Amino acid sequence: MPSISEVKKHDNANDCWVIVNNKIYDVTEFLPEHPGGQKIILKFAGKDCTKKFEQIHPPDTLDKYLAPEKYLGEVEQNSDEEDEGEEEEEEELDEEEKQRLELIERKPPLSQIYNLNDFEYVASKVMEKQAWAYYSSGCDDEITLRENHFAYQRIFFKPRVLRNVTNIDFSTEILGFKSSVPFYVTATALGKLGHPDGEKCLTRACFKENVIQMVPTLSSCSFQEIVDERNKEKDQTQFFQLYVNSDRKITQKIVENCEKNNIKALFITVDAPQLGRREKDMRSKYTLDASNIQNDVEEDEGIDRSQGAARAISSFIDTGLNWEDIKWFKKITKLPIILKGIQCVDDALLAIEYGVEGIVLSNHGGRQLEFARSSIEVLADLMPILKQKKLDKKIEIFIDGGVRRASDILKAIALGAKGVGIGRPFLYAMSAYGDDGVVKAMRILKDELTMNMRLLGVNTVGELNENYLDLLNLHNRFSSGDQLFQQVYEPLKLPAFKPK
Ligand SMILES: Cc1cc2c(cc1C)[n+](S(=O)(=O)[O-])c1c(=O)[nH]c(=O)nc-1n2C[C@H](O)[C@H](O)[C@H](O)COP(=O)(O)O
Repeated sequence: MPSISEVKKHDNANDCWVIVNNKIYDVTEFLPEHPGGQKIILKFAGKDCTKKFEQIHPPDTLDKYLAPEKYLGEVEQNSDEEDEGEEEEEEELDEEEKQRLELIERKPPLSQIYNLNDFEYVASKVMEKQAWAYYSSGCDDEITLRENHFAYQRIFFKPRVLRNVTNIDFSTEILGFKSSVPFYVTATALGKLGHPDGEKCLTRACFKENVIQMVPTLSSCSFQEIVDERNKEKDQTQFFQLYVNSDRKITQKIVENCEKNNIKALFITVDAPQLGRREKDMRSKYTLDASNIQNDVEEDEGIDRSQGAARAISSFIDTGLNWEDIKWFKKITKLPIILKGIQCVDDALLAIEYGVEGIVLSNHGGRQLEFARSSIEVLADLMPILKQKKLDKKIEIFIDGGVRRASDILKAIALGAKGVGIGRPFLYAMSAYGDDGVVKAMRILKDELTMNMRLLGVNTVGELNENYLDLLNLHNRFSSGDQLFQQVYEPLKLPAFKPK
């Protein structure tokens, strides 16, 4: 068993050992293949990188992807030396980091959190910079990111009164599976950036509140950890979000593993042949500056490693995915297939033609194509056409993006959505307050649903339809403003008066 001092000797690009969970690995040959670039590994060459590693990767990653002989055994236990890896992390505490740690101590109590935006605010103050950047970022100027939320504010209600609204029931079925609410926790990657338990925290809260969870391909926890976290006694419903791998054998194995683990539906993400340019994520220095790594590693040509966490973890995604692949999926699995990331009427009609069970109208939370329209707007276009073609009962339609209030959820249901996916709010609640935060976020939405339905004049979500909505203004988008342009724009000058 090598000692820490032995491990320390292997600290460069030509001879690189790291420690993860007390296990030593020789990653020298793996360096050039690491999707996240060599720098992030070389920062921990000869050291313990467990903390950083586990934020991004499921614990079984190295055992899964490295040849067995690269595992060099456990660290000799009685090594009296402390490993610097974590220590160095401590030393680097800059002013901002010190302030963040101090704010964690002064965090508002959960009892002071009244809505989902409160979670976002607290998370923005207490999360590590890189984590906040990754979760909050949208693509380019984040116009679509903001439009996702603004679009809901252009829809007003036409409430009905003098109806007995004593017994409110917002439960529903999603793809035939019971759900206490018409929303689900959508797939968002890298849960451990926000919380040490990552996606397992969401699993536990979903069980407590009987909310369906969509398990992401790019989770920090391993798939097995997440499905094993489900409540044993109750048949807790989980869906799986699939990024299709260029190597279809890998994808087929993942789908078979989903079936083996009682996953109830497959949400194939179709809006990300390449992940968007999320500049907050890129700027958060996911891949570290070369300056603090003394090594002769040349930056790899080709992939621009400075693309933040997103690009670093997604190089496997198949840019060649196309409609013909749907036939292949229908051959290899009996699971209901839902296409996540449909963004126009024509593709929704194609999805029905290809016989999928559902679609998610989504622009990936504004993280993919800038100027993609909000999903609520696409839904408003789509439903009248489906009804006219008598296709509205052929598939279940979900939407996600920018949902922050129960009123947003009710607008989507009234327009014909079967359910609504919510992403960032549950990440922020998890990052700031753990399990209790996520449960509280779900309960806030349930309280808001009860109030809004009562004031709308409906007892169940089944009663909702577009007659409760005023859509007049929905398509009158205003631009929420290009922040960068506004910051750099130099206003015109007016003629100067002659000096006195
Ligand atoms: C916030 C967030 C969203 C991600 C997400 C990661 C984060 C941090 N990631 S990403 O790394 O590729 O971008 C995924 C993902 O793994 N797969 C996916 O289908 N959607 C991904 N999405 C999109 C997500 O499923 C919803 O479409 C989006 O979050 C809905 O918008 P709100 O966050 O405003 O609710």
